[in-house]
Amino acid sequence: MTSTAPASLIPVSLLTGFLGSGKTTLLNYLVAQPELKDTLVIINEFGEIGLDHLLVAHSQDDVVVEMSSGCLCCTIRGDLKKTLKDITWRFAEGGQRKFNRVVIETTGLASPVPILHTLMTDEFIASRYRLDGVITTVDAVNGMSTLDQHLEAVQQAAVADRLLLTKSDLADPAQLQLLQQRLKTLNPGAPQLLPEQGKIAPLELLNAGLFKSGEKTPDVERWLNEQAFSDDHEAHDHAHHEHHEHGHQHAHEEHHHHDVNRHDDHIRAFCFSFEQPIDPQLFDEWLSLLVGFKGPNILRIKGIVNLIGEDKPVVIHGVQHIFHPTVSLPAWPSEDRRTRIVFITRDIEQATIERSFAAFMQAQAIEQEQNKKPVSDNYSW
Ligand SMILES: Nc1nc2c(ncn2[C@@H]2O[C@H](COP(=O)(O)OP(=O)(O)OP(=O)(O)O)[C@@H](O)[C@H]2O)c(=O)[nH]1
Repeated sequence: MTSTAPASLIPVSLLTGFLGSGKTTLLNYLVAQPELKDTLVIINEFGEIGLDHLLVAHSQDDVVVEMSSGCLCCTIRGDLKKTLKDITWRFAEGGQRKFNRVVIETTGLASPVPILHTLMTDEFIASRYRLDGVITTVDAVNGMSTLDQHLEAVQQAAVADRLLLTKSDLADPAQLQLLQQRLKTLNPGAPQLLPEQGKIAPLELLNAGLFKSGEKTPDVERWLNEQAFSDDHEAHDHAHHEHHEHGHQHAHEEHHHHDVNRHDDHIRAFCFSFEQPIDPQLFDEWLSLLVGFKGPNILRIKGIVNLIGEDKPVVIHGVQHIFHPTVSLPAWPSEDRRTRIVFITRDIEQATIERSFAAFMQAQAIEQEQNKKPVSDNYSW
Protein backbone atom coordinates (compact mmCIF):
# COMPACT_ATOMS: atom_id res chain seq x y z
CA MET A 1 0.00 0.00 0.00
CA THR A 2 1.62 3.25 -1.09
CA SER A 3 0.95 6.77 -0.07
CA THR A 4 1.63 10.03 -1.88
CA ALA A 5 2.10 13.63 -0.77
CA PRO A 6 -1.09 15.02 -2.33
CA ALA A 7 -0.49 18.62 -1.28
CA SER A 8 2.43 18.87 -3.72
CA LEU A 9 0.57 17.43 -6.69
CA ILE A 10 -0.89 19.73 -9.35
CA PRO A 11 -4.71 19.67 -9.25
CA VAL A 12 -6.43 18.80 -12.53
CA SER A 13 -10.07 19.65 -13.15
CA LEU A 14 -11.82 17.88 -15.97
CA LEU A 15 -14.48 19.97 -17.69
CA THR A 16 -16.90 17.87 -19.68
CA GLY A 17 -20.45 18.16 -20.99
CA PHE A 18 -22.30 17.41 -24.19
CA LEU A 19 -21.87 19.42 -27.41
CA GLY A 20 -23.11 22.96 -27.03
CA SER A 21 -23.80 22.61 -23.32
CA GLY A 22 -21.81 25.71 -22.40
CA LYS A 23 -18.26 24.55 -21.64
CA THR A 24 -16.53 27.31 -23.60
CA THR A 25 -18.85 29.98 -22.20
CA LEU A 26 -17.97 28.79 -18.70
CA LEU A 27 -14.22 28.67 -19.41
CA ASN A 28 -14.30 32.16 -20.90
CA TYR A 29 -15.70 33.44 -17.65
CA LEU A 30 -13.49 31.33 -15.40
CA VAL A 31 -10.13 32.24 -16.95
CA ALA A 32 -10.83 35.89 -16.20
CA GLN A 33 -11.23 35.22 -12.48
CA PRO A 34 -8.34 35.79 -10.05
CA GLU A 35 -8.84 32.33 -8.53
CA LEU A 36 -7.78 30.83 -11.87
CA LYS A 37 -4.64 32.86 -12.16
CA ASP A 38 -1.76 30.47 -12.84
CA THR A 39 -4.13 27.95 -14.39
CA LEU A 40 -3.20 26.20 -17.57
CA VAL A 41 -6.13 25.28 -19.78
CA ILE A 42 -5.88 22.34 -22.15
CA ILE A 43 -8.60 22.36 -24.74
CA ASN A 44 -9.44 19.45 -26.89
CA GLU A 45 -12.10 18.97 -29.44
CA PHE A 46 -13.19 16.64 -32.11
CA GLY A 47 -11.98 17.37 -35.61
CA GLU A 48 -8.77 18.44 -37.22
CA ILE A 49 -8.87 22.14 -36.66
CA GLY A 50 -9.50 23.37 -33.21
CA LEU A 51 -11.41 26.61 -32.89
CA ASP A 52 -12.31 26.59 -29.26
CA HIS A 53 -8.96 28.01 -28.22
CA LEU A 54 -9.76 31.14 -30.20
CA LEU A 55 -12.92 31.59 -28.20
CA VAL A 56 -11.30 31.48 -24.82
CA ALA A 57 -10.32 34.97 -23.88
CA HIS A 58 -6.72 35.40 -22.83
CA SER A 59 -7.58 37.81 -20.13
CA GLN A 60 -4.46 37.25 -18.10
CA ASP A 61 -0.92 36.62 -19.18
CA ASP A 62 -0.62 33.78 -16.74
CA VAL A 63 -3.41 31.80 -18.29
CA VAL A 64 -2.08 29.77 -21.14
CA VAL A 65 -3.93 27.55 -23.51
CA GLU A 66 -2.58 24.37 -24.96
CA MET A 67 -4.21 22.80 -27.99
CA SER A 68 -4.46 19.22 -28.97
CA SER A 69 -6.40 18.01 -31.95
CA GLY A 70 -8.35 14.81 -32.30
CA CYS A 71 -10.63 13.05 -29.92
CA LEU A 72 -9.29 13.17 -26.41
CA CYS A 73 -10.96 9.95 -25.40
CA CYS A 74 -9.22 7.66 -27.86
CA THR A 75 -6.38 8.64 -30.17
CA ILE A 76 -5.46 11.60 -28.04
CA ARG A 77 -5.00 9.67 -24.83
CA GLY A 78 -1.35 9.30 -25.70
CA ASP A 79 -1.25 13.00 -26.53
CA LEU A 80 -2.78 13.87 -23.19
CA LYS A 81 0.00 12.01 -21.44
CA LYS A 82 2.55 13.76 -23.63
CA THR A 83 0.94 17.16 -23.10
CA LEU A 84 0.86 16.75 -19.33
CA LYS A 85 4.52 15.77 -19.43
CA ASP A 86 5.60 18.51 -21.83
CA ILE A 87 3.88 21.38 -20.07
CA THR A 88 5.93 20.90 -16.91
CA TRP A 89 8.99 22.17 -18.80
CA ARG A 90 7.37 24.10 -21.68
CA PHE A 91 5.59 26.38 -19.26
CA ALA A 92 8.46 26.93 -16.91
CA GLU A 93 10.78 29.86 -16.41
CA GLY A 94 14.11 29.68 -14.62
CA GLY A 95 13.29 26.17 -13.48
CA GLN A 96 9.99 27.36 -11.97
CA ARG A 97 6.68 26.03 -13.22
CA LYS A 98 4.42 28.87 -14.37
CA PHE A 99 1.14 27.20 -13.47
CA ASN A 100 -0.20 25.49 -10.40
CA ARG A 101 -3.49 24.14 -11.68
CA VAL A 102 -4.74 22.53 -14.90
CA VAL A 103 -8.20 22.52 -16.44
CA ILE A 104 -8.83 20.06 -19.29
CA GLU A 105 -11.85 20.73 -21.45
CA THR A 106 -12.84 17.52 -23.17
CA THR A 107 -14.77 16.94 -26.32
CA GLY A 108 -18.51 16.88 -25.74
CA LEU A 109 -18.91 13.64 -27.64
CA ALA A 110 -17.07 11.30 -25.33
CA SER A 111 -17.37 9.71 -21.93
CA PRO A 112 -14.76 11.15 -19.58
CA VAL A 113 -14.12 7.72 -18.03
CA PRO A 114 -11.19 6.79 -20.32
CA ILE A 115 -9.61 10.17 -19.58
CA LEU A 116 -9.93 9.63 -15.84
CA HIS A 117 -8.41 6.26 -16.50
CA THR A 118 -5.45 7.86 -18.29
CA LEU A 119 -4.91 10.33 -15.46
CA MET A 120 -4.63 7.44 -13.03
CA THR A 121 -2.63 4.91 -15.03
CA ASP A 122 0.40 6.83 -16.20
CA GLU A 123 3.12 6.76 -13.61
CA PHE A 124 4.54 10.14 -14.54
CA ILE A 125 1.12 11.81 -14.49
CA ALA A 126 0.14 10.21 -11.17
CA SER A 127 3.42 11.36 -9.65
CA ARG A 128 2.84 15.01 -10.69
CA TYR A 129 -0.92 15.52 -10.87
CA ARG A 130 -4.02 14.69 -8.87
CA LEU A 131 -7.61 14.76 -10.04
CA ASP A 132 -9.34 17.67 -8.39
CA GLY A 133 -12.73 16.89 -9.83
CA VAL A 134 -14.99 16.36 -12.80
CA ILE A 135 -17.18 19.31 -13.73
CA THR A 136 -20.03 18.49 -16.09
CA THR A 137 -22.21 20.99 -17.90
CA VAL A 138 -25.76 19.93 -18.74
CA ASP A 139 -27.93 22.06 -20.99
CA ALA A 140 -31.13 22.85 -19.06
CA VAL A 141 -33.17 23.05 -22.27
CA ASN A 142 -31.84 20.07 -24.23
CA GLY A 143 -30.49 18.03 -21.32
CA MET A 144 -33.41 15.60 -21.08
CA SER A 145 -33.33 14.56 -24.73
CA THR A 146 -29.52 14.48 -24.79
CA LEU A 147 -29.55 12.11 -21.82
CA ASP A 148 -32.16 9.98 -23.57
CA GLN A 149 -30.16 9.74 -26.75
CA HIS A 150 -26.54 9.63 -25.73
CA LEU A 151 -24.97 7.22 -23.30
CA GLU A 152 -21.88 9.47 -23.25
CA ALA A 153 -23.94 12.32 -21.80
CA VAL A 154 -25.31 10.02 -19.08
CA GLN A 155 -21.78 8.94 -18.19
CA GLN A 156 -20.58 12.54 -18.14
CA ALA A 157 -23.30 13.37 -15.62
CA ALA A 158 -22.86 10.17 -13.60
CA VAL A 159 -19.16 10.65 -12.85
CA ALA A 160 -19.36 14.40 -12.13
CA ASP A 161 -18.26 15.95 -8.85
CA ARG A 162 -20.12 19.14 -9.80
CA LEU A 163 -23.09 19.39 -12.15
CA LEU A 164 -23.65 22.72 -13.87
CA LEU A 165 -27.08 23.24 -15.35
CA THR A 166 -26.51 25.83 -18.04
CA LYS A 167 -29.02 28.00 -19.91
CA SER A 168 -31.47 27.83 -17.03
CA ASP A 169 -32.59 31.32 -18.12
CA LEU A 170 -34.08 29.68 -21.23
CA ALA A 171 -35.66 26.67 -19.51
CA ASP A 172 -39.21 26.32 -18.33
CA PRO A 173 -39.10 25.94 -14.49
CA ALA A 174 -41.02 22.63 -14.53
CA GLN A 175 -38.68 21.27 -17.20
CA LEU A 176 -35.68 22.39 -15.14
CA GLN A 177 -37.03 20.71 -12.02
CA LEU A 178 -37.50 17.42 -13.84
CA LEU A 179 -33.96 17.54 -15.16
CA GLN A 180 -32.63 18.31 -11.69
CA GLN A 181 -34.48 15.34 -10.24
CA ARG A 182 -33.24 13.06 -12.97
CA LEU A 183 -29.66 14.18 -12.34
CA LYS A 184 -30.11 13.76 -8.60
CA THR A 185 -31.15 10.15 -9.14
CA LEU A 186 -28.26 9.59 -11.51
CA ASN A 187 -25.67 11.24 -9.31
CA PRO A 188 -26.86 12.09 -5.80
CA GLY A 189 -23.40 13.12 -4.59
CA ALA A 190 -22.76 15.96 -7.04
CA PRO A 191 -23.99 19.41 -6.04
CA GLN A 192 -26.04 21.04 -8.82
CA LEU A 193 -25.22 24.63 -9.68
CA LEU A 194 -26.90 27.02 -12.08
CA PRO A 195 -24.46 29.40 -13.76
CA GLU A 196 -25.89 32.24 -15.84
CA GLN A 197 -23.96 32.67 -19.06
CA GLY A 198 -21.08 30.78 -17.46
CA LYS A 199 -20.93 33.02 -14.41
CA ILE A 200 -20.15 31.02 -11.31
CA ALA A 201 -17.89 31.50 -8.30
CA PRO A 202 -14.76 29.50 -9.22
CA LEU A 203 -14.43 28.16 -5.70
CA GLU A 204 -17.71 26.33 -6.15
CA LEU A 205 -16.02 24.28 -8.86
CA LEU A 206 -12.42 24.01 -7.77
CA ASN A 207 -11.20 22.01 -4.80
CA ALA A 208 -13.73 19.27 -5.44
CA GLY A 209 -11.12 16.61 -4.72
CA LEU A 210 -10.02 15.12 -1.44
CA PHE A 211 -7.47 17.88 -0.86
CA LYS A 212 -7.77 21.60 -1.29
CA SER A 213 -4.83 23.39 -2.87
CA GLY A 214 -2.22 24.31 -0.33
CA GLU A 215 -3.94 22.42 2.47
CA LYS A 216 -2.54 19.23 3.88
CA THR A 217 -5.68 18.12 5.67
CA PRO A 218 -8.18 16.30 3.51
CA ASP A 219 -11.85 17.15 3.51
CA VAL A 220 -13.43 13.71 3.35
CA GLU A 221 -16.97 14.81 4.08
CA ARG A 222 -17.09 17.23 1.17
CA TRP A 223 -15.32 14.83 -1.16
CA LEU A 224 -17.41 11.76 -0.41
CA ASN A 225 -20.67 13.60 0.24
CA GLU A 226 -22.01 10.35 1.62
CA GLN A 227 -24.92 12.23 3.19
CA ALA A 228 -26.44 12.71 -0.24
CA PHE A 229 -26.83 8.97 -0.68
CA SER A 230 -28.94 8.39 2.38
CA ASP A 231 -32.02 9.85 0.70
CA ASP A 232 -31.17 8.05 -2.52
CA HIS A 233 -34.31 5.96 -2.70
CA GLU A 234 -36.48 8.89 -1.82
CA ALA A 235 -34.93 10.87 -4.67
CA HIS A 236 -35.50 7.98 -7.02
CA ASP A 237 -39.15 7.58 -6.07
CA HIS A 238 -39.70 11.29 -6.23
CA ALA A 239 -38.19 11.49 -9.69
CA HIS A 240 -40.49 8.79 -10.96
CA HIS A 241 -43.50 10.35 -9.33
CA GLU A 242 -42.76 13.75 -10.81
CA HIS A 243 -42.04 12.12 -14.07
CA HIS A 244 -45.48 10.62 -14.26
CA GLU A 245 -47.17 13.83 -13.25
CA HIS A 246 -45.28 15.71 -15.88
CA GLY A 247 -46.14 13.12 -18.46
CA HIS A 248 -49.85 13.35 -17.79
CA GLN A 249 -50.07 17.07 -17.46
CA HIS A 250 -47.73 18.35 -20.09
CA ALA A 251 -46.27 15.96 -22.55
CA HIS A 252 -47.51 12.44 -22.77
CA GLU A 253 -45.28 11.53 -25.67
CA GLU A 254 -42.21 12.89 -23.98
CA HIS A 255 -43.06 10.98 -20.82
CA HIS A 256 -43.47 7.78 -22.74
CA HIS A 257 -40.22 8.31 -24.57
CA HIS A 258 -38.27 8.95 -21.36
CA ASP A 259 -39.45 5.77 -19.71
CA VAL A 260 -38.45 3.47 -22.52
CA ASN A 261 -35.10 1.89 -21.80
CA ARG A 262 -33.32 5.00 -20.65
CA HIS A 263 -29.52 4.89 -20.56
CA ASP A 264 -29.58 6.09 -16.99
CA ASP A 265 -31.67 3.12 -15.93
CA HIS A 266 -28.40 1.21 -16.15
CA ILE A 267 -26.47 3.61 -13.94
CA ARG A 268 -26.40 3.04 -10.18
CA ALA A 269 -25.07 5.44 -7.56
CA PHE A 270 -24.95 4.19 -3.98
CA CYS A 271 -22.90 4.19 -0.83
CA PHE A 272 -21.73 0.91 0.66
CA SER A 273 -20.96 1.12 4.37
CA PHE A 274 -19.64 -1.30 6.95
CA GLU A 275 -19.39 -0.85 10.71
CA GLN A 276 -16.49 -3.08 11.80
CA PRO A 277 -12.84 -2.68 10.81
CA ILE A 278 -12.03 -4.93 7.84
CA ASP A 279 -9.19 -7.38 7.47
CA PRO A 280 -6.77 -5.74 4.94
CA GLN A 281 -6.17 -8.97 3.04
CA LEU A 282 -9.87 -9.69 2.77
CA PHE A 283 -10.49 -6.15 1.57
CA ASP A 284 -7.75 -6.41 -1.07
CA GLU A 285 -9.02 -9.78 -2.26
CA TRP A 286 -12.61 -8.61 -2.39
CA LEU A 287 -11.78 -5.41 -4.26
CA SER A 288 -9.43 -7.19 -6.69
CA LEU A 289 -12.06 -9.75 -7.48
CA LEU A 290 -14.74 -7.09 -7.82
CA VAL A 291 -12.75 -4.94 -10.25
CA GLY A 292 -11.42 -8.04 -12.00
CA PHE A 293 -14.90 -9.23 -12.85
CA LYS A 294 -16.83 -5.98 -13.01
CA GLY A 295 -14.12 -3.44 -13.86
CA PRO A 296 -15.55 -2.11 -17.14
CA ASN A 297 -18.85 -1.38 -15.41
CA ILE A 298 -17.37 0.51 -12.51
CA LEU A 299 -17.45 4.13 -13.57
CA ARG A 300 -16.10 5.50 -10.32
CA ILE A 301 -15.38 4.38 -6.77
CA LYS A 302 -14.34 6.62 -3.92
CA GLY A 303 -14.25 5.79 -0.28
CA ILE A 304 -12.74 5.79 3.15
CA VAL A 305 -11.83 2.41 4.64
CA ASN A 306 -11.29 1.23 8.19
CA LEU A 307 -8.75 -1.59 8.17
CA ILE A 308 -7.88 -3.84 11.10
CA GLY A 309 -4.44 -2.95 12.45
CA GLU A 310 -4.49 0.61 11.02
CA ASP A 311 -5.38 3.42 13.36
CA LYS A 312 -5.69 5.79 10.40
CA PRO A 313 -8.25 5.64 7.63
CA VAL A 314 -7.28 4.70 4.11
CA VAL A 315 -8.74 6.46 1.12
CA ILE A 316 -9.45 4.66 -2.14
CA HIS A 317 -10.29 6.20 -5.48
CA GLY A 318 -10.74 4.25 -8.68
CA VAL A 319 -12.12 4.20 -12.19
CA GLN A 320 -12.93 0.88 -13.88
CA HIS A 321 -10.12 -1.47 -12.81
CA ILE A 322 -7.62 1.27 -12.08
CA PHE A 323 -6.98 2.73 -8.66
CA HIS A 324 -5.11 5.81 -7.59
CA PRO A 325 -2.29 5.03 -5.20
CA THR A 326 -3.94 4.49 -1.82
CA VAL A 327 -3.62 7.42 0.54
CA SER A 328 -3.42 7.01 4.30
CA LEU A 329 -5.01 9.95 6.05
CA PRO A 330 -3.33 11.49 9.10
CA ALA A 331 -6.45 10.93 11.23
CA TRP A 332 -10.14 10.07 11.11
CA PRO A 333 -12.05 13.16 9.99
CA SER A 334 -14.86 12.57 12.52
CA GLU A 335 -16.18 10.17 15.12
CA ASP A 336 -17.68 8.13 12.32
CA ARG A 337 -15.29 5.21 11.82
CA ARG A 338 -17.35 3.24 9.36
CA THR A 339 -15.99 2.17 6.01
CA ARG A 340 -17.92 4.12 3.42
CA ILE A 341 -17.50 3.60 -0.31
CA VAL A 342 -19.44 5.48 -2.97
CA PHE A 343 -19.99 3.47 -6.16
CA ILE A 344 -21.09 4.77 -9.55
CA THR A 345 -21.71 1.72 -11.69
CA ARG A 346 -23.33 0.47 -14.84
CA ASP A 347 -25.59 -2.53 -14.25
CA ILE A 348 -24.14 -3.39 -10.85
CA GLU A 349 -26.67 -3.27 -8.04
CA GLN A 350 -25.91 -2.27 -4.48
CA ALA A 351 -27.21 -5.70 -3.40
CA THR A 352 -24.58 -7.43 -5.57
CA ILE A 353 -21.79 -5.51 -3.87
CA GLU A 354 -23.23 -6.15 -0.43
CA ARG A 355 -23.80 -9.83 -1.13
CA SER A 356 -20.27 -10.36 -2.40
CA PHE A 357 -18.80 -8.61 0.63
CA ALA A 358 -20.98 -10.62 3.02
CA ALA A 359 -19.91 -13.83 1.26
CA PHE A 360 -16.26 -12.87 1.71
CA MET A 361 -16.79 -12.15 5.38
CA GLN A 362 -18.64 -15.37 5.89
CA ALA A 363 -16.10 -17.44 3.99
CA GLN A 364 -13.31 -15.85 5.98
CA ALA A 365 -15.02 -16.78 9.22
CA ILE A 366 -15.36 -20.38 8.04
CA GLU A 367 -11.82 -20.36 6.75
CA GLN A 368 -10.47 -19.10 10.04
CA GLU A 369 -12.27 -21.91 11.73
CA GLN A 370 -11.18 -24.61 9.36
CA ASN A 371 -8.01 -22.98 8.03
CA LYS A 372 -9.01 -23.70 4.46
CA LYS A 373 -8.47 -22.21 0.99
CA PRO A 374 -8.49 -18.41 0.36
CA VAL A 375 -11.94 -16.88 0.06
CA SER A 376 -11.47 -15.88 -3.59
CA ASP A 377 -11.31 -19.57 -4.56
CA ASN A 378 -14.86 -20.06 -3.39
CA TYR A 379 -16.67 -16.98 -4.70
CA SER A 380 -18.07 -16.64 -8.18
CA TRP A 381 -19.97 -13.64 -9.56
N1 LIG B 1 -29.09 31.82 -22.82
C1 LIG B 1 -27.96 31.22 -22.46
N2 LIG B 1 -27.11 30.78 -23.39
C2 LIG B 1 -25.97 30.17 -23.02
C3 LIG B 1 -25.66 29.98 -21.64
N3 LIG B 1 -24.48 29.31 -21.59
C4 LIG B 1 -24.09 29.09 -22.85
N4 LIG B 1 -24.98 29.61 -23.74
C5 LIG B 1 -24.93 29.58 -25.20
O1 LIG B 1 -24.94 28.25 -25.65
C6 LIG B 1 -24.19 28.11 -26.85
C7 LIG B 1 -23.19 26.97 -26.72
O2 LIG B 1 -22.25 27.32 -25.69
P1 LIG B 1 -20.74 26.89 -25.73
O3 LIG B 1 -20.10 27.49 -24.55
O4 LIG B 1 -20.12 27.15 -27.05
O5 LIG B 1 -20.88 25.32 -25.56
P2 LIG B 1 -19.76 24.17 -25.62
O6 LIG B 1 -20.14 23.15 -24.65
O7 LIG B 1 -18.41 24.77 -25.48
O8 LIG B 1 -19.97 23.66 -27.09
P3 LIG B 1 -19.04 22.62 -27.95
O9 LIG B 1 -17.70 23.28 -28.09
O10 LIG B 1 -19.80 22.49 -29.23
O11 LIG B 1 -18.99 21.35 -27.21
C8 LIG B 1 -23.52 29.47 -27.09
O12 LIG B 1 -24.28 30.13 -28.05
C9 LIG B 1 -23.64 30.16 -25.74
O13 LIG B 1 -23.71 31.55 -25.86
C10 LIG B 1 -26.59 30.47 -20.66
O14 LIG B 1 -26.42 30.34 -19.42
N5 LIG B 1 -27.71 31.08 -21.13
